[in-house]
Amino acid sequence: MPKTQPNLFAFPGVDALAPALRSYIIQSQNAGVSRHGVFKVAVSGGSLPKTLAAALLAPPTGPDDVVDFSKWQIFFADERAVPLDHADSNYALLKAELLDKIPDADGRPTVHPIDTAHLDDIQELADQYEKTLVSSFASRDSVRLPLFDLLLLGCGPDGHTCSLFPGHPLLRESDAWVAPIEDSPKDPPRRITLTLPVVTHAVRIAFVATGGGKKDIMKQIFDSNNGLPCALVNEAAGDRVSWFVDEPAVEGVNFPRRAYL
Ligand SMILES: O=C1O[C@H](COP(=O)(O)O)[C@@H](O)[C@H](O)[C@H]1O
Repeated sequence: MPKTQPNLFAFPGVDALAPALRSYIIQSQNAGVSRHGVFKVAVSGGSLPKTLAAALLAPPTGPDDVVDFSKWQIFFADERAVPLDHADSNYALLKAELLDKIPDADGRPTVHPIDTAHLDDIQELADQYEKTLVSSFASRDSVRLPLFDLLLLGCGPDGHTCSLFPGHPLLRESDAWVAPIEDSPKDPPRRITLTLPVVTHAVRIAFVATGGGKKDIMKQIFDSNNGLPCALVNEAAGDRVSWFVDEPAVEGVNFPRRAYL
């Protein structure tokens, strides 16, 4: 069977990107709720939460344009081994940008942060977060991998996603669902992350990349077999992957854009 290609949706700027991302997330939400009554989504940190807020906090444009946060179970695609109110915490970032601003009428999501009792032992921190997934997705004996309805991911300027970094041995992890990393090349060095098999198993995977600072790495990601973590997700998940980017991020990228309909 021929390999499928990721979808590349490019917009003039975040103002145009945000409504399309919103519509894509709502479709994923509705599909998840139809499948199992809830929407299981994992989110990244970095620049993503701000764009997510622009998409999800906008007023609805009609009866089908409803974000029902009461059905959301939010997990973290990666997290830094810091307290939940630390400036480096992905949870703190999501809380400040999005969670604290959700209007009461949109419902409250169930949020699954890391257990900060284990910050001194990141293997334990990762194991405990894996147990959180196990209790939400059924036991490891019954499912080989957790099936997220949607992953909302960022792409670092080096091609990393989650806390999966280029050339790092963690890219070969094939057993754990959640793994610790102690030597992240980007600060802070101690983190936990979903592993590549979990990422590529998701029903849908959306990357959001904006700004001219991403254009060089975007050329590499869409150019060749280079083993960059974002490229590995593209290769393994094909058309289950959608990229929401602005034009500056894909200037010079030689890959067909799709219109978002
Ligand atoms: O360290 C991280 O960086 C990536 C990318 O961040 P961005 O600011 O370039 O969008 C992010 O996706 C990840 O969650 C975070 O821990």
